[in-house]
Amino acid sequence: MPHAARTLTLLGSTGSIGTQALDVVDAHPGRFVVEALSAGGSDVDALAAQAARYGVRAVAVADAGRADALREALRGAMGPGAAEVEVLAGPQAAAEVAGRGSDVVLNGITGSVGLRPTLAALAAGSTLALANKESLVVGGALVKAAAAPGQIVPVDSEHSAIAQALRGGAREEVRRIVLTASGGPFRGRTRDEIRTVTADQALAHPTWAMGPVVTVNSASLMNKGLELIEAHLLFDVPTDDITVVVHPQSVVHSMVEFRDGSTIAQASPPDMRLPIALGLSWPERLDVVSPPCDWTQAASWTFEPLDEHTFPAVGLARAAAAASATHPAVYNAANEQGVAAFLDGRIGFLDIVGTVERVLGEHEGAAAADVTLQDVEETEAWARARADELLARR
Ligand SMILES: NC(=O)C1=CN([C@@H]2O[C@H](COP(=O)(O)OP(=O)(O)OC[C@H]3O[C@@H](n4cnc5c(N)ncnc54)[C@H](OP(=O)(O)O)[C@@H]3O)[C@@H](O)[C@H]2O)C=CC1
Ligand SMILES: CC(=O)[C@@H](O)[C@H](O)COP(=O)(O)O
Ligand SMILES: [Mn+2]
Repeated sequence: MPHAARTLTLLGSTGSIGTQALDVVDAHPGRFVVEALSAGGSDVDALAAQAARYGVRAVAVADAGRADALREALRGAMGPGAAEVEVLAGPQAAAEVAGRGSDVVLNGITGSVGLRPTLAALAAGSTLALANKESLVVGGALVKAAAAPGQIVPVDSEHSAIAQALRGGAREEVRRIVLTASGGPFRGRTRDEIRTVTADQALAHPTWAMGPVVTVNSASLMNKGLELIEAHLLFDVPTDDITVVVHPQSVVHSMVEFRDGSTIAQASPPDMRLPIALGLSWPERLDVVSPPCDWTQAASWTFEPLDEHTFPAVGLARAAAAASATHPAVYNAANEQGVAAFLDGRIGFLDIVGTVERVLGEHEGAAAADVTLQDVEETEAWARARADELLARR
């Protein structure tokens, strides 16, 4: 029986997740209708070309100053048809477009600026295919409270793996989540050896091609810290029952250990099109978009403990999750400032996590377990300002 096409809104459509989502759409003609796109505004020509190709009804850019350039690019790409495309612009444009709803809203924005779009998609009743882990980490209980059961479908590869391993099983049977980490480009090095690494070295991920922020986060293991909190929130598993293990091949994307000692792992070559496709079609699987493991070839999968001394970011995430409802927002905000400063060449690599640790240490934390959007945004503003002060002294 033919499937009804699902309508999609793609946030961050020009980025790594966004363009791979469009690859998935292309590979499945008739399965998806792209209704709306959103991006920051750094490449309006690419955004306009996407809008023309998929015949969308709305396009949003965060940078209001790029709205006219986007309209012009749309005219160039579509001719008179451009008049039919609504252009939304400004810091709230992504949330506005997400709030109009689609069957599925994919949040592929980078950073906690994705929080309002996440909340808007949930309020609209759309299924939220979530790549933007930062919005869940900083929003915490606020995002969980806004989501109906099953409304958030993880796209992050580890969390997609866990969701697949948990499918059909009872939560009481889960004893442990095993979150795999590639270890990044500096795996096996000492703290002294990574003190002077460059941005280019940090951006050379051994197994994944991704946007710059998540790539640097992988190198510092801040990505795994964010993912630990993400897993805790998505699957209601205490952080003490989440183990991070380094698996340099990035083929086993994570595992669930059950009470009887059985462990279920999800394996596939590192290619985000698989978890993206599953995020868009959940709970159904689509035909293969990315090649599976080739079992005719010899292969080795290795696992090793994380060097917590060289990479303290995961331990800091555990402490942040335990400290208060607003500590995770501080963890992320200070990191975002640190990554920007590192990529600008203003600080050293170790200063990123060092600054996160200092700002966390100065944060008192919310007294209540549940926080409001205003609490989160005020906490983030404080953490960013404090991180910037500390980073300026490095
Ligand atoms: N890439 C990957 O393989 C994976 C990514 N993720 C997560 O997915 C998210 C996206 O990552 P990735 O695709 O790599 O990042 P990219 O940097 O490649 O892309 C980010 C996208 O978000 C857009 N954007 C930035 N700011 C805004 C805004 N305010 N409103 C709307 N759009 C905005 C960018 O547009 P512009 O360039 O114009 O600013 C761009 O389209 C992150 O949270 C990341 O951690 C998770 C797992 C894997
Ligand atoms: C592909 C994906 O999900 C990334 O978040 C990935 O996890 C990065 O790799 P590591 O953080 O394990 O190095
Ligand atoms: Mn991941």
